[in-house]
Amino acid sequence: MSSFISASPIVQSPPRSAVRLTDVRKTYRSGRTRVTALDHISVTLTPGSFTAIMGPSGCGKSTLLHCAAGLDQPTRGSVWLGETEITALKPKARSVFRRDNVGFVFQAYNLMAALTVEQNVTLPLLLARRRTDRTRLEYVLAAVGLADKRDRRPAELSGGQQQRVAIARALITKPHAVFADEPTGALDSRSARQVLDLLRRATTELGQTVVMVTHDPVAAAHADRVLFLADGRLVGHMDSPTVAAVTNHMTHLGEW
Ligand SMILES: Nc1ncnc2c1ncn2[C@@H]1O[C@H](COP(=O)(O)OP(=O)(O)OP(=O)(O)O)[C@@H](O)[C@H]1O
Repeated sequence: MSSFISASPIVQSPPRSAVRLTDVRKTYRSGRTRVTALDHISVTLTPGSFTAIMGPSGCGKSTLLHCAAGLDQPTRGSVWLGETEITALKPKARSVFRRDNVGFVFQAYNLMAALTVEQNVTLPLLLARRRTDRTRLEYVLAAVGLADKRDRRPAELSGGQQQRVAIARALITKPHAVFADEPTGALDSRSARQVLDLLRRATTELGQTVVMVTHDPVAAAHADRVLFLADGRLVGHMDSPTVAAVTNHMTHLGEW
């Protein structure tokens, strides 16, 4: 895979925060009971940072990712992506904002089976009725190591290659932030490392902001910072994480 550096400039004059949550609370109704999935979540992620979110099963990681990305609306509190308060947008406007400004990478890749690699990568531009910047496309395809596979369909690719297509698709629009939910959950360790290196390089070489939910201390150790959640609350963070330090902290948090 080639370097991100040679092909595209770093984002200029970024806002002070890429993602900001202020006193976010999310409750779900489940029959007669109310589940508090998130409570008093306030966090600011700087542009170009790589943040992992960890915590025991059911602690609210996916809910936090979905609220931060505008896929779900908090019950209370505000979420900002760059200069836009997405919690103040009406559902339609939020969905358009998300389509044009947010990148997603899911465990299950979510590629369109009938489309080629290149068509999958440029799909967000098509949906946003934006012209494809060929330079950006070539550079993203080269960076994820798939320039020579641009005419293949997803079924003709390995899992790791499919996830790299999903990352290229997430980066093509130069989003405010890329949100990744267990992006390496279905991959072998070598493919997982390639995907994590890609996400890391998207931050260091492109200035992209990446937020990743993971259960895996090896994955989390690629981030600049790990946020630890328990029972819907932020209970700690770790800068410059190592596999051993994250494993140790998670063991103290309980089941995971
Ligand atoms: N749509 C929903 N309706 C009711 N409760 C929900 C809903 N979505 C999530 N929850 C509850 O909110 C809490 C947090 O769920 P969430 O999926 O965010 O946790 P998680 O940390 O991502 O879990 P896991 O690691 O197992 O994927 C859980 O108690 C869950 O049961």
